[in-house]
Amino acid sequence: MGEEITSYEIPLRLPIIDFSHKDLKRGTHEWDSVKVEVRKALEEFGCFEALIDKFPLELREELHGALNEAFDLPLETKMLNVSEKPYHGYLGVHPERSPLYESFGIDEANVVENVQGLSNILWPQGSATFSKLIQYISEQQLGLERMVRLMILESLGIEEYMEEHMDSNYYLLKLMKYAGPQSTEAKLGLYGHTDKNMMTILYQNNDVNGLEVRTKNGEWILVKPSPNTFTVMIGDSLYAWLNGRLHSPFHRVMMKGNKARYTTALFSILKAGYTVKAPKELVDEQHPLLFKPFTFDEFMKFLHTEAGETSDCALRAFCGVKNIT
Ligand SMILES: O=C(O)CCC(=O)C(=O)O
Ligand SMILES: [Fe+2]
Repeated sequence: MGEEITSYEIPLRLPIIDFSHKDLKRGTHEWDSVKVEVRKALEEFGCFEALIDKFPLELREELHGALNEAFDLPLETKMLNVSEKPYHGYLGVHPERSPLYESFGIDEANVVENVQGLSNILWPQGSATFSKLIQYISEQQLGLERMVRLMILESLGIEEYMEEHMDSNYYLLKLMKYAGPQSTEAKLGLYGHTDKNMMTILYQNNDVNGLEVRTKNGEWILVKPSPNTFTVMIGDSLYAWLNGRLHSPFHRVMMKGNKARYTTALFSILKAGYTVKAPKELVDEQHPLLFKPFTFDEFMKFLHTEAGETSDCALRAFCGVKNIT
């Protein structure tokens, strides 16, 4: 008797990890079990969905409205959001590279005044609602980023580096809009890339999906966040610092239909001059050093060279690494 084999397609989904326990405190049983899941998900996918406390629906709608209003402002007003650092201010659509995408940036978003600063630039009297909402969401994202970071370090037995990590990072908050392409065929919202920073916490503000993450096997997963999940993702800097222990996933945004998509992303980035060098605890015979020590600024400069722009994996090209499994 032959065994009956049913073949069915298993829709791939990112792991969902529950961060909503009231007593998710260091040293508790809950913390330790979430930590194990985090490590597993980040080794395999480099990202996961974190279920957080219920996000009140009114807040979500208000935030959606506030973002809508901000992106509807005249281009001259939006362009007042400037920064000395490249890519940290307003970025308008790029006709070839990203015709649907535009974003605002708030540098050092962990400083309350900086979040309020953007609303004062955009509206003559500022907008208390906008600042309150952006402030709220970025605080939630920041809290989660720090928790995940500590879990990662703890799970590798190197939590003593947490303070150094916190001292060497700053946070950039990006508010992003992807216009609906007015077509049923998927169009590129954001070109495929790996994040170059340490870690990214994404919040999709409305129910328009579009983020796709490529697995190690080359399959694309469409991320379908719920109103109460943040997407956590590892960037190349942390990947290098961890000597390749966790994965930094290739991802892109594809858009369909006519509804715009809004996301709010918190990027933790290394401060200028800080050297990314894997700690001695993560380098041994079985795990030889994968990347030469580098500063984030050097890496960013390389990204803007021809070799950096054309390479599939800029980090490997930058560090002269041929093949990593
Ligand atoms: O909007 C998203 O979901 C992804 C954005 C992204 O990948 C990025 O800004 O690096
Ligand atoms: Fe990204």
